[in-house]
Amino acid sequence: MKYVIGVDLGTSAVKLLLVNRNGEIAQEVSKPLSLIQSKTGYSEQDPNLWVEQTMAGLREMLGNFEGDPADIEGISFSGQMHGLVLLDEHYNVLRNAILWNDTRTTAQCREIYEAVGEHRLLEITKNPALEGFTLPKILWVKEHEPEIFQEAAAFVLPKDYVRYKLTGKLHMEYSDAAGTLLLDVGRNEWSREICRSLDIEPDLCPPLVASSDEVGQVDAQVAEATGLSAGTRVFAGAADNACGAIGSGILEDGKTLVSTGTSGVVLSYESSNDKDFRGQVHYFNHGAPNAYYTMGVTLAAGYSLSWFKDAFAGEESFDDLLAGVDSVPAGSNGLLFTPYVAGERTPHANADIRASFIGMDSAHERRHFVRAVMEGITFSLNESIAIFREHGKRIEKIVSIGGGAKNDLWLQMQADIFDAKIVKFSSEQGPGMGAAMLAAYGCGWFDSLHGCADAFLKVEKMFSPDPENVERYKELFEIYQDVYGRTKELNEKLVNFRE
Ligand SMILES: Nc1ncnc2c1ncn2[C@@H]1O[C@H](COP(=O)(O)OP(=O)(O)O)[C@@H](O)[C@H]1O
Ligand SMILES: O=C(CO)[C@@H](O)[C@H](O)COP(=O)(O)O
Repeated sequence: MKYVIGVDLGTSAVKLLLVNRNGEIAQEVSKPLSLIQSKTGYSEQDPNLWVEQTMAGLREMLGNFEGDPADIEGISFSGQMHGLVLLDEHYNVLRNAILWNDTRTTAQCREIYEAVGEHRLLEITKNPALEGFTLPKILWVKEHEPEIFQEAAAFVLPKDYVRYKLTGKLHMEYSDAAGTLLLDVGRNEWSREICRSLDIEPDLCPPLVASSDEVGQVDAQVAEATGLSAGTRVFAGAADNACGAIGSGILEDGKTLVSTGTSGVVLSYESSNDKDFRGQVHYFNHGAPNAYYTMGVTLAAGYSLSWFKDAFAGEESFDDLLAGVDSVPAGSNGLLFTPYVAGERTPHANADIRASFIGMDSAHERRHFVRAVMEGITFSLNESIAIFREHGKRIEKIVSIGGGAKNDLWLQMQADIFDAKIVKFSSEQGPGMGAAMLAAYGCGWFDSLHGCADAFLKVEKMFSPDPENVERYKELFEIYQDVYGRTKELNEKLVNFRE
């Protein structure tokens, strides 16, 4: 039997899937990653930890693999988007990576608008300037750490660095490049105009490739250290949300996915890049050829639940934490939560907003708080769904992926809040599967990603909306939407008290 490996470099962990020619997952390995948060709004990781944990994951996988390593024909990558990895002329890492959920760059976003113009930025990149994107992070280092910036010879995104360490070849591919704010999406090339306006050396931008391009081979040292066969073919891969779309079969108009990872995402396929969402949602290149997607992002989706678990449930597993939640009725007995523990993106691009519990009552127990957190995250995702529906999209069926999709009660809650059918595939690991599919397609196992999706993706379960809960959640959603406006000013006053 032949195999491919999909590596998903997430924020909470790097997850590896060994997938056979029938699309069956032969092995799944996960190695945790932690965040470095030295100040409120800061979020960093050490790129070398990504490499160590990926290598450790590969070693574990190959240690348990009973076949011939040469039967693993290809490997590809999915990666958390936007994180800035700055490299010197020898491609050594210059500082910790500044991640997608780091919001220190509000001033740099303003600077981008002033230099490029809001309208022109939208024209070139299809996106507004948001703190999470890469360009503001480059400008922040340039301004605050000029001695480091002076040494910079290239920047890449998280999975590009890991791929470089496996192959010795440095590239970026279009789906992730779209999230930098430096890509001219219409022309599929780096924007010299944006570089010029902000005095960024265009040579910092690495060569661009397509997601299924073969960009190198596993080098001899990595093979020795992991047990992989030297010469295993390496394919570029895609941004985690683009990979999630491939791994969920979001490959044609009308298809939608929801992901509850560290971030939360509602993603919709687009066959062209000329629609006008006025920057309300992100608009990026897909990992599939000549395709795009739009998405709304909840900055702290799974992260809000993991924050709650870390703060109040110590070492308990997610399954234990969620165990009592089915005994709490929809609406958590009048307890509402807004998931803004790290700020928010869609629909409120606001780095300063923070979370609230509204309606705490002495009758509430921990299980009510847990359910309220899950509902609040899902209400936030529903705000993105509402934007898509307002723009005329019919959303009746949604594929749900990410860590949150491991929990059936949460999937039923999604069906009830979104008022749509929820599809659960046999694996919730859409991005890892998407990466494996890019390798399978790159290896020539299939003529198209569509063909690969037909062969690989298997529906395990469907969740239908419960009419009574749908009505209850509609009422609660209106109250939820009110909370942002009512807590915004209070949070602005609290900014100076945060460390
Ligand atoms: N068993 C579970 N039930 C519900 N939610 C879970 C479970 N395990 C993990 N999660 C949620 O999934 C999140 C991690 O999802 P994942 O897709 O792996 O994230 P990332 O790709 O960002 O690393 C956690 O923050 C947590 O909120
Ligand atoms: O910033 C975004 C998308 O714009 C995030 O979706 C990141 O790509 C991180 O993803 P996860 O770690 O939650 O998968």
